[in-house]
Amino acid sequence: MGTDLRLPTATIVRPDKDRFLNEENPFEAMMSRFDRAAALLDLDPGIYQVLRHPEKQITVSIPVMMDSGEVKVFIGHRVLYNTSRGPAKGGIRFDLNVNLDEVTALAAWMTWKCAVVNLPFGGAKGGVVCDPLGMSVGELERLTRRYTAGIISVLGPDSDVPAPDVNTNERVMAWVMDTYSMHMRHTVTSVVTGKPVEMGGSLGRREATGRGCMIVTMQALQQLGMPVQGTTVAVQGFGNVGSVAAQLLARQGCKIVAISDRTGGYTNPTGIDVDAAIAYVQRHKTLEGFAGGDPVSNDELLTLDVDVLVPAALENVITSKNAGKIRAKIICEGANGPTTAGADAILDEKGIFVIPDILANAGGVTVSYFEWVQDRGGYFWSEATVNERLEDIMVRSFRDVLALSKQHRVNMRTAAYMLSISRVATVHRLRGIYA
Ligand SMILES: NC(=O)C1=CN([C@@H]2O[C@H](COP(=O)(O)OP(=O)(O)OC[C@H]3O[C@@H](n4cnc5c(N)ncnc54)[C@H](O)[C@@H]3O)[C@@H](O)[C@H]2O)C=CC1
Ligand SMILES: O=C(O)CCC(=O)C(=O)O
Repeated sequence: MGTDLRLPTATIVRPDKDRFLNEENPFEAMMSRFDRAAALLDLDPGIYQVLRHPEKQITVSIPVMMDSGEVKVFIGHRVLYNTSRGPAKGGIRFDLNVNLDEVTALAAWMTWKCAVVNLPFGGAKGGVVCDPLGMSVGELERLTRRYTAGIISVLGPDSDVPAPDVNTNERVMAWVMDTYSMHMRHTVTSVVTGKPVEMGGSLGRREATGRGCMIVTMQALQQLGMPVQGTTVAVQGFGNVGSVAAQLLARQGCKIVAISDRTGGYTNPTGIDVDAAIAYVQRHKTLEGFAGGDPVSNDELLTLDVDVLVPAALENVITSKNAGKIRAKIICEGANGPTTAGADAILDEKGIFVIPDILANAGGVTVSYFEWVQDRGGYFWSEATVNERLEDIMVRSFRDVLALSKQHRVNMRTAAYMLSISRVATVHRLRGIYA
């Protein structure tokens, strides 16, 4: 029998284009904050123009043979927003809502985030439009390898270093690293971070984003003169960031009164057993059916009467429509872009202390930086050293942003943008590449 040359059926997986309208367009949300900070900094008009535009946007078609034999073509993006301070750095997400505007906004946020915590990195982000929960491990591996091959011209320890984000994890990073290494003909561990520890990953990276959220929340409580013991916390999103933030805040003495994931939430005024919830998710994949609290919707969770709210899922959950109903005194933005620009002024009027995403969730990229340093040096640190150095950077960055917010009488978000934009602009000026 000869080779079967018939083409399998093919479909294209397209993003949900109507999801981001006006207030919910993440690139516009990023830009309106950028413009405000740029005006306050009286930013040079040339540098202003440079920083409003991404350096490079790549879109690739990714044909994947599904287990059924059907070929599906997925769309993937990688955006390098700015590399003036060092190699581009930022995660890869797999999600049906991925689109180029979102990836560009996330890449810009990575640029500001790395600069807020003063890492020698620029900013990037990647995404593939897919529903990873509906795909087999084999399909995900083939998708990851083909996507990596598609963007390989920009990848490299000195040019662009991915990491995990929504719906990607250590295993996906291992496939990226292996695909890149096969093309280079030798093992290159430092091309990605958030890898398994057995192959050059850093101890503490998996917990780092949630740990960073805990550290800055402790700083905010101290700043506002609020006691830690018994502080009530609601956490939206129970993945890498939300579950660890909840666990570490509980260990500090806070009472986690609500948690949620994509399947819904649970509330318990006497405190949720976070370790039991994590064990439940390890067994069942989601919180659905968790018996440790009464059901609460994701919308209701945001407006609960708590001291601290940690949105740690997706963008645009706090908008001009619900910001007025938020009762928390502190919002620690574990997710990227959970608050729209329209909601900022309402939260300000209510006197809510917002720890902005580019500061609050910078613990992840900080330990990614440590991982990259360890891989390049070939010498690995203890978890205690990683956590101690992370704490130093997070506390120092929180205090830098707070000092600037007091000096200019602006909120923490504007201060964080001012600090990061001024750092990026300084390097542009020194390098002279905008002239
Ligand atoms: N993983 C990391 O190191 C970092 C992640 N982030 C950001 O943190 C956020 C969460 O990321 P990860 O925890 O890594 O992702 P993940 O994929 O591990 O977890 C996401 C969680 O959000 C839940 N979720 C999804 N849709 C939801 C919805 N509509 N309502 C409520 N919950 C929903 C999921 O069920 C899951 O529990 C994202 O915005 C990501 O960009 C920011 C910095 C670093
Ligand atoms: O660890 C990294 O390099 C980046 C993680 C990330 O995607 C983020 O901070 O949003």
